[in-house]
Amino acid sequence: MELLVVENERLKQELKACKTSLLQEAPPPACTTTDSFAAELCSLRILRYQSRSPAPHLSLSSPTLSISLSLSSLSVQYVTEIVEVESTESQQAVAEAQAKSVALQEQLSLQRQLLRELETQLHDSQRTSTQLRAQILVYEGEMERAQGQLEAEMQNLEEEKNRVIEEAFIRAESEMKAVHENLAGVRMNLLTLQPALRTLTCDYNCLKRQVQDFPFMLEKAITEAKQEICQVIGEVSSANQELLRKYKREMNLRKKCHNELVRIKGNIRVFCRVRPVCRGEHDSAENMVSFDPDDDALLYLSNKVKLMTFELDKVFHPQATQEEVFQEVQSLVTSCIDGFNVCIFAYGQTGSGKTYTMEGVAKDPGINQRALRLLFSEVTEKAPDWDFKITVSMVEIYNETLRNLLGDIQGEKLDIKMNPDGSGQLYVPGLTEFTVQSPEDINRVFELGHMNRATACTNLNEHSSRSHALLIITVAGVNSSTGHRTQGKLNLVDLAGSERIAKSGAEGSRLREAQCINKSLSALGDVINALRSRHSHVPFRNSRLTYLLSDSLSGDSKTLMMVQVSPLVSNMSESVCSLKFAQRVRTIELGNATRRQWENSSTSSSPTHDSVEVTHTHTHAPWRE
Ligand SMILES: Nc1ncnc2c1ncn2[C@@H]1O[C@H](COP(=O)(O)OP(=O)(O)OP(=O)(O)O)[C@@H](O)[C@H]1O
Repeated sequence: MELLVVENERLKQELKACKTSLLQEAPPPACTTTDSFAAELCSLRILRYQSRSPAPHLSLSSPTLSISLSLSSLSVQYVTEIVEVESTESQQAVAEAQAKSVALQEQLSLQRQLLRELETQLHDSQRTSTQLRAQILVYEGEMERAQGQLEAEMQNLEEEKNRVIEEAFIRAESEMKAVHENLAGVRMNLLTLQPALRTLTCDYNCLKRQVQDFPFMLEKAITEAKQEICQVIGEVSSANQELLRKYKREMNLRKKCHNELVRIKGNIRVFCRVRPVCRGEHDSAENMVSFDPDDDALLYLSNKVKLMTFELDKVFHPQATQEEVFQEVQSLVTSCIDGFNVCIFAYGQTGSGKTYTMEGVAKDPGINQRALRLLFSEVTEKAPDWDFKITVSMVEIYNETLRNLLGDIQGEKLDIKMNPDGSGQLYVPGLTEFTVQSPEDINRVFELGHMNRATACTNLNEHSSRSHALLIITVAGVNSSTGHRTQGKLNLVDLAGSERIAKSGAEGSRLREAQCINKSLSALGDVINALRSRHSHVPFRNSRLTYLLSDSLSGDSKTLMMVQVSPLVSNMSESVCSLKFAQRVRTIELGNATRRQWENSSTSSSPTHDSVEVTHTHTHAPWRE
């Protein structure tokens, strides 16, 4: 590219140097003076600058001179001829050159601006480069640090690896040792097992032979066994026949023996219960009553002078619970489901615990509630094979008068009559029979009975001491498949107090009460006596109590007398009296086994069977003496 540079500083300097050397070294042309030559030189203007030629050179011109300068070796060619200065072409060329120069100047200014921008950019780039270099230094620092850490980490890992390898090696060594030891043990075992293996192999072969032979042996054995079994079955069946025959004979014998036993022993049991000393009782009971540790049928009573021994069927000590007492009587209770008539009497002086044993207290009920609940649960269990109906009546006998306790009319008096149906059975017209269908009914019965008894008298405690309370439970059942019927009756009787009021000189109503109580208790003793002695006549009619219970005291019926005893010394004589009564009941000598009239009375309609009428006044009970 060819570029005309006019104002270039370097060129200016070179030109200045050229002019100076031209002035000093070149001789002015002949036609001019030194001064005008100098002036001529000063007016020289750069015409052209060639920078790309092999030797850069400068073309200068003035009106009179045309100079070409080689910039490396300055050589001057003198213009020897004066050229036409202001020719049209030159002026035109000058004009063109000036126009060109203007264009170039503009271009130059543009280039300069460009240059400035480029310089600015260069500055920016240099600044950026400086920043980048600083950043590179930071990065290099960080890289060095990271590399340091990496190296340390690698060092650690290397150490860890070595440690783990070492540990693994040690472990492997010890395991290897153990394996070696095991191996040695196994080798030893192997050595000892070899003979065993030989024996086993031998056994195996032997067994194998046996197994092969087994089916034949089995078949043979089965055939033999079959023959033997057939033979044994034959023998057993004939033995069975014989046994069955013997069993039937034994059963008949047993039944006969049982009947004989019942006939001899009677169905009357006597228990005794000694109540504890109650809170607030200051009387000393020490050593008055004692028990035999080896025989629960013995009871000892001692006063200052003598020791009395009583033998009964069972004695309950003061700590005996209601449950324990009930355990002993529950078989009697349930026997009425099988059609037996049962009587349980509580006998004893006032305050000896009769009501406690029969009724109990709310938290700990006595025989009455427990019996009814047991019967209810037993008959419920027997359903649907059996259809049972349990009915309950409650009566009291006060001054020989029978009162309905479950009726709507309070204190309603009842009478005992012969059933007009001709069955010979007694019945009580108007007696309320409450059918128990749920356990709740049981509670209702007792509540109602208790309420009626309490409202009919002014002092329940006194009243209950002087009247007999009877709970009569009838259990009637029908077997749904056979149609077989049973009917049993359970009479639970809380007797009036047995103390001898008459002896203490009671008068008026108290005397009458005492007479009535003595009469009925005496009649009860007489009936029991007659029953056990197999008397031909049993005096049921001598009291309301015995008359009402006649069907439950006769036949196969069972009777339990629970004699209650107070442990207090002050009650000693009454306790002795009660126990003597109990023992007498138990040890009545058996008379001739004659057929009892009442046995007929229950099946006959004749009212004359029980013919003894009460004709004398009972101020005292000789039977109890
Ligand atoms: N086994 C016993 N355990 C705890 N307390 C008893 C026991 N027997 C009786 N008692 C208590 O003794 C007291 C008298 O008992 P209970 O009323 O039953 O005598 P009772 O012979 O029925 O008298 P009554 O002839 O006047 O009716 C009552 O307070 C009763 O709670």
